[in-house]
Amino acid sequence: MRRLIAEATDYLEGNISVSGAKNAALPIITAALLGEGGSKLSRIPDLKDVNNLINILSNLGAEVNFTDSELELNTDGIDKYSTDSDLARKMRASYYTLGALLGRYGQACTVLPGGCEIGDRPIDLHLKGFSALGADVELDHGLVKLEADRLKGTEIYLDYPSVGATINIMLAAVLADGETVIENVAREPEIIDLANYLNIMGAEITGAGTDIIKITGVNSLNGTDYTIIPDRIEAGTYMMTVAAVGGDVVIKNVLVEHVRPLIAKLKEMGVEIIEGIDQVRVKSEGCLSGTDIKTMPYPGFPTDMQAQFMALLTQATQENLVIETVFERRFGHVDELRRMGAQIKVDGRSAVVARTDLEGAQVKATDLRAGAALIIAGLTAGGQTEIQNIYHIERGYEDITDKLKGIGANIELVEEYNCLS
Ligand SMILES: CC(=O)N[C@H]1[C@@H](OP(=O)(O)OP(=O)(O)OC[C@H]2O[C@@H](n3ccc(=O)[nH]c3=O)[C@H](O)[C@@H]2O)O[C@H](CO)[C@@H](O)[C@@H]1O
Ligand SMILES: C=C(OP(=O)(O)O)C(=O)O
Repeated sequence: MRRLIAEATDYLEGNISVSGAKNAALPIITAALLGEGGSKLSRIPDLKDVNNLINILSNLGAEVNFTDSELELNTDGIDKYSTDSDLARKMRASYYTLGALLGRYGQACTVLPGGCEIGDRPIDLHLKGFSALGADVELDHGLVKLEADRLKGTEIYLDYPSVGATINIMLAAVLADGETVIENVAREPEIIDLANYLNIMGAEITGAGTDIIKITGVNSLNGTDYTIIPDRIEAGTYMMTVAAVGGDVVIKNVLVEHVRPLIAKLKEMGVEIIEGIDQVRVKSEGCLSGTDIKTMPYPGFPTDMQAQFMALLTQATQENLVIETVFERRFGHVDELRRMGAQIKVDGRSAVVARTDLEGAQVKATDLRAGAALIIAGLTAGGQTEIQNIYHIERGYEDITDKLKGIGANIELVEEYNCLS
């Protein structure tokens, strides 16, 4: 089995570069299905989720070529509208094929998705949107089947600003007849990135980044070249790593406005942040004041940074409060941090984190960001930490081991493991 071995690290320094955003790449790659001809997408990260999605699109009949962060797609050969279930179950974003295939071909079928096990993660708001646009929606033995002769623009209110539902409805509506107004939508930067790509393809979308998106359906879209935004969650993960371990590191390829909530919190803790045009410099001596966090939809503190921040809080003075409002079961990392000596009291969606000198242990990643939290903890803990189930981490972090080693982290990827040692 493959494992990560992290050991106590005194100081991090140098430069670390952020890759393209996982949560922008996945909807934009899927959106290419909507365009006639080819698209060339740049800054695409080499992640398990991205490669799975590319294989899903290839199985549908698309031509794909992915090398050196450049993905060339041609969707004119699409002749299937039902995704490979084994691949689709391995990730959350495979369900974006529903909106894109329904939008362009009037039919779509995929298995209920996988992804991080951080709650029930229903898709009722997605299905509400498809139905409102005129699609017949069928749930049959774990398969979602959609059909529509012609989608018709309408007004849709989202009970919760769901990122996935916002994206899926956008993908379905861009080729529908007439205008679609989606209210109470997600405002994440990845939504804006998708809207920008679709508009360059010929779509007519306004309001992305606000809580109301308006889409005027068009007859067709054309593939185009596009470079996706950098990954704000990856950037934040490295910022928190430097804050926890101590160091002086420049994190490159960062859109500072995308990590404002984290910058505010790190400054409250006494971390020095120097903002650049497309980078942030993080300086920390490792002695940190405490602060509390409450996760919220963008522009609030991101739920995808909660686990990593909890690991950071074990290094901060006093007891600090973490409230997770977005997902109902996103504390999988707590038990693993406790194996390292962390003092964390959980009550429902709240956790109180005390300052602790962590000790290395054998731990398991329970989900993508929990795995990142264990890396941060392992680099601050005394002794050696062995992190298992690292496939979770590889869903969302490109080359994380080499990138962290490049700034002085004591971390190794162990391909083989002798269970007797
Ligand atoms: C591939 C991708 O982009 N994943 C991100 C996306 O996940 P995802 O799109 O799944 O997250 P959502 O924003 O949809 O989920 C937020 C909340 O809405 C609820 N909900 C969602 C859909 C629905 O139909 N009904 C419903 O009740 C969920 O249970 C959850 O409690 O946004 C999350 C919140 O920023 C991030 O943590 C994920 O990294
Ligand atoms: C929850 C996450 O991803 P996904 O929605 O793909 O499971 C994440 O990126 O933190």
